[in-house]
Amino acid sequence: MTGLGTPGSPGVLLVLDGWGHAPPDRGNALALARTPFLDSIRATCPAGLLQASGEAVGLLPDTVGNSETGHLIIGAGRALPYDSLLVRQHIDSGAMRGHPRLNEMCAAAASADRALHLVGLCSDGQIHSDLNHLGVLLATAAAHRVPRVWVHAITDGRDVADGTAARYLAQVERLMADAGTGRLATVIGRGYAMDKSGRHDLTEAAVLAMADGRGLLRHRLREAAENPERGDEWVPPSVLAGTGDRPAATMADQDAVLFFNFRSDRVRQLVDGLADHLERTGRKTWLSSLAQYDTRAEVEPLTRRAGASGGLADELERARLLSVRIAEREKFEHVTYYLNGRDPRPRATEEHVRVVADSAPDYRRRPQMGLAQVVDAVCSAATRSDVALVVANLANIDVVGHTGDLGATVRAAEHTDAAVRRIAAVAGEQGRWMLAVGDHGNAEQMLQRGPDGAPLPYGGHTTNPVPVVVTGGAEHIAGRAMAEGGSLADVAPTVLKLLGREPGPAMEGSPLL
Ligand SMILES: O=C(O)[C@H](O)COP(=O)(O)O
Ligand SMILES: [Mn+2]
Ligand SMILES: [Mn+2]
Repeated sequence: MTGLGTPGSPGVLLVLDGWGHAPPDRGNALALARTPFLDSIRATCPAGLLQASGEAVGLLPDTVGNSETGHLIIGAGRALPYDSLLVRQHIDSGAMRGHPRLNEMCAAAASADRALHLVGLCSDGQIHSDLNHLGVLLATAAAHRVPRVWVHAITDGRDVADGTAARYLAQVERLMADAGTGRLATVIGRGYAMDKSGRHDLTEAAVLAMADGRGLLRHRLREAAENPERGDEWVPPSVLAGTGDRPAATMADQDAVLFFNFRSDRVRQLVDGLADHLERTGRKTWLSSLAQYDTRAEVEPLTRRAGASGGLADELERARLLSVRIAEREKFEHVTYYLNGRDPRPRATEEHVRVVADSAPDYRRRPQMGLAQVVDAVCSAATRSDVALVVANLANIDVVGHTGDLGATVRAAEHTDAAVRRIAAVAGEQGRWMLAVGDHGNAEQMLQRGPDGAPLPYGGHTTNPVPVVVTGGAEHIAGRAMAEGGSLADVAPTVLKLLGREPGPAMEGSPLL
């Protein structure tokens, strides 16, 4: 390895996705799991807890962390204002309602007697969207007297407890009543409308419902809102009936379509699919989004994202230190694109390994996912002398946690424990330090109180802090206690210090050791 200051040594950065910390409890899968290795290193090596939610990581107060923010902040070494926070600031300052593009869109729809379609996830999960944003958009449309405002509601059940879709749709109806405009046009589960795995058949079903009114025709909202067999996530693409058996709405030439998710990753396949379909069928529409998306289609954002340069990837590149990034398909973008500050530029100082384990996974039955392949890739990169830093995401705890299945998540945590043990052993043999950290909480809290106070299974994220632990490393560092009160913004400065380098000038976090 070249370019090292002293003292420092090569290392391994492991992100244990969804590894949060909370007191033992019957819904805490991580406390219920047998994780002897993680328990022992947390007890004997420098270890602590980091803030991974809310203001500490650039989110709104008391907002759960998520994988995008988590990896962005781990990479940036500072708390970047996340897209949801920027949207909220634009709303609070009045800039959103005065936004020229939004106003132009509404004014054009009003003067040409065209419809405005508002498309997005209807919940208050705060990961992909916030229903209050929809309220502001409805009010703006009402102020412009847009003649027809249609809401295409995507049901959640993943970032919020399952079985709550009907309640959120009732909230949408209240928002429309308060604004004095808007009607529901379609109701579609996020499994269809927000697929990001390349299942274009799912996206297509959502697109046909939204654009053409082709789907399960429903005369009552209640029929569309409930899906006891497969849950809110998989509400089939449903089209609400207008007069007779015709769909209430379709997307027509010159209509405006505004997507109100603020997070791009799970809406981009839909946006591109819808844009292609509308173009293919000769409909010119105005496409716009609340925040900036990574789409092929040209979609004008009402809010631009914060710059994130000067993070770990830039510092490694500047020092000509090679890193290998390894993750399963589900988290591959997180250890590459997001960790690099959403900068897609290929770098000569990086190699990427994308593990594809299973094309049709049932995570409850395969909680080990492709972990064995991830571990093999990590261990093989860790034995290379040209590699300064191996970065890997172990996805199991989060991905299995999202199923809401406590038993499966316990097993996912046990597989993760064994994986970290193997990686730490190889890292140790190779003279590498290993830093393991969660990116946000999830599996440590798998029950949530429902409206009647009874606990419901919950597969979403949490506001809990995340563990961090360092094994190995230069003698003077390894023996030290970890600083308290840190956040994910301290991870990159710590990694650089362990590598024998200073934090980057743009970083605001501090080394934890
Ligand atoms: O998109 C998802 O899978 C969840 O809504 C959030 O999970 P993530 O932030 O871990 O991707
Ligand atoms: Mn995550
Ligand atoms: Mn997650």
